[in-house]
Formats: sequence, structure tokens, C-alpha cells
Amino acid sequence: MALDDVRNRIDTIDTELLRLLNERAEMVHEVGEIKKANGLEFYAPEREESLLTKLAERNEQMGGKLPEQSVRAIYREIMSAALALETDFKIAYLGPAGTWTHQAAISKFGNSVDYLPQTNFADVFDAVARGKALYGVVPIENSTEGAVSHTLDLFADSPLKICAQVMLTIENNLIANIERDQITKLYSHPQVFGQCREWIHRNFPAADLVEVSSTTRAAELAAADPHGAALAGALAAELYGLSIVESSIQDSTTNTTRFLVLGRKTCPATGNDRTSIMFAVKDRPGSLYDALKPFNEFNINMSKIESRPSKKRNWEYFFFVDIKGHCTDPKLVTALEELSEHCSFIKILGSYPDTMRPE
Ligand SMILES: O=C(O)C(=O)C[C@]1(C(=O)O)C=C[C@@H](O)C=C1
Repeated sequence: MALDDVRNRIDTIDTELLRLLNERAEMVHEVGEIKKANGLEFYAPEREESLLTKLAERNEQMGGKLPEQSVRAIYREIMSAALALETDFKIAYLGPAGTWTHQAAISKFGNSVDYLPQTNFADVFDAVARGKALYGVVPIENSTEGAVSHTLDLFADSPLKICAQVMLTIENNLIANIERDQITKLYSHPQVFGQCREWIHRNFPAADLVEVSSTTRAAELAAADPHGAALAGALAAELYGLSIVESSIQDSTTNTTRFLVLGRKTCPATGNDRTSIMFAVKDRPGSLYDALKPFNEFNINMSKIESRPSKKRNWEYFFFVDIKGHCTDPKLVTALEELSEHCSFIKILGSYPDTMRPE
């Protein structure tokens, strides 16, 4: 076929696709009206999960040319447009624009919704609690650096629930607008310095390390410093017109950060869920051991445990535990009841799809 003929064929397909997308948008609008009338959540992570899984399966069955990742990316944007049609959809995130949290939020909610950058973790929680944003996105743990303790601490006094998680592969780069041999100062977020510790030791052992509040701020400062460079993502480099001097400098090739989506309600069960809880145990010997025993008894997989000072009383700790399953599963209900007997405080932070696939 001649080039023009193929392009004409593509034009016809695109017109048909557009007609179908608008037909879908009509349906989505109807879903939105039903949700409004019934006070339901507009964002439905469980439905998105099952839809994306089904589409990936169908694509494979039909021997589709598109890789699964592309199908998911295309539908991410279709659903983003759907959410924007259903309501005034705002997402608060740890800003400024260009941070890894911003990228995680976009990878979950797409480009059609509005994003509200916040200056710190508390403001993200606050924006959602006060209804300035429908959802918030915060980092919770990194595969090499561990827990983000700021986020954990904020759950103690928050009414918010976790409704989804986002896994993002983190690629840090050395970015600057000067030559490599002119660099004497490195700007970045402390977590990123931690993720690139060995690389810094090998490449810039004498450089001054300046810790700042975000990788975007690091890029901004590096752009104005004749001897400075930043360790940050590609989006931050683009925002401040910096070049990537060296890409992918993190010590671990599988450097991944897990982010949480916070909202007012948790997510319904999908069959593959994770539940996050926090609790404080009574002050007596063996209480933590006793508290965790029901998980063993009921064969519930515990994937994570962290502890943080409660900040309410000296030497009292909050434990943050993630378990496999949904908080409405009968065996989880019983195990959590048993656990609560050993606790001076317990809170279910939420149940949500346990997708470990990086976006
Ligand atoms: O099915 C729904 O609940 C919708 O709101 C529609 C839709 C979609 O585009 O398919 C959009 C957003 C939701 O998060 C999930 C699915």
C-alpha cells in the first residue's frame, strides 16, 4: 500500500476511535451521575485494576501488536479523562512540580486531572482532610532507604484512609548546566543521597552535599549555582533546563518507591489486597509477640513492620504493619479483633489493591 493510502486508513480508524471514546465518555458521565446520587467515590481503584487486568488479558488473547505496558498507559489516560468528566478532580501531592511524588501521582491519575503541589507531607494530608483535594499522594517507603517516617507519623491523628498504592521505579540522574569537572556541590533530597551513596563516594568523594526539601528544589538551586549539580529525576531537569550529565546513578538497579493514595474512604475488596494497620501495644512483657500471634494462627502473611515513637508518651511506640488480604475478609476480621485485645490503640489505615508492578 502507498503511504497516502495507509494514512487514509489510519484517519478512518482514528475517527472511529474518537467516536467510540466519546460514546464511552457518555457512559462515564452516567456513572458519575449515579455515583453523585448515591454518595459513592468517583475514583474506583478496584474497578480500574480489574479493567486494566482484563484488557491486558484480552490483548494477549487477540495477539495484539501493542505491548501490555502501552495498553495500560493508553487506558490510564482514558480513565484520567473519565475522572475529569465525572467531577472537579484535584490531587494534592508533595511538590513542587517535577518531584517523584508528582510523577507517581501522574502515573496513577493521568494528565487530565488537576494537581495541587503542597510544600510538606502534613499539607498533603490537610488538603484532603479539608476537601481542597479529593485525594493525596505521599511516599511511604523506598526499596533501599526504607520507610518515610514523616508519612507514618501523620497517620496517628489523621482521619484519612489509604485507597491505593503506586510503585514507581526511581531513576536518579546527575543534572547540571556545567561540565562534570566543574561540579563541587551536589544538591538533593536526603532520601536520594541515600539511594546514590556509593555512586557519590566513587564519583564525587570531596563534593559538598546540600540537603534540600525536594529534588525539584535541588534542580532549581543547581541551575543558579556556577559549581552546583543536582541528583534528581528527568522531569526536574526538564523543568529547570538542566542537562543530564549521567543517567541512572542510583546504587540499586531496582530502586523502587512505594507511594500511597489517601482519600476519605478505603477501597472495596479485589481478591488481591493489602491492609495497613497501626497500633500501640499494652505496656507489659510479651505484648508485641501476643499481638502478632493471630496473624500466624490464621496464616495471614505480614509483609512489613515498622515502629515509630508515638510522640504522645515517652518510650511508647506505634507499630505499622501491612498484611495480605482485605479488612472485610472474615479471617482478617477475627485476627484483627484478637490483635486489638493486646493493644492500647489500633487503627485500620486502609485496604487496597496489592499491585506490586511498577507503573
Ligand atoms: O466505573 C467507574 O466507576 C468509573 O468511574 C469509570 C472509570 C472508567 O473510565 O472506566 C473511571 C474512573 C474510575 O476510577 C474507574 C473507572
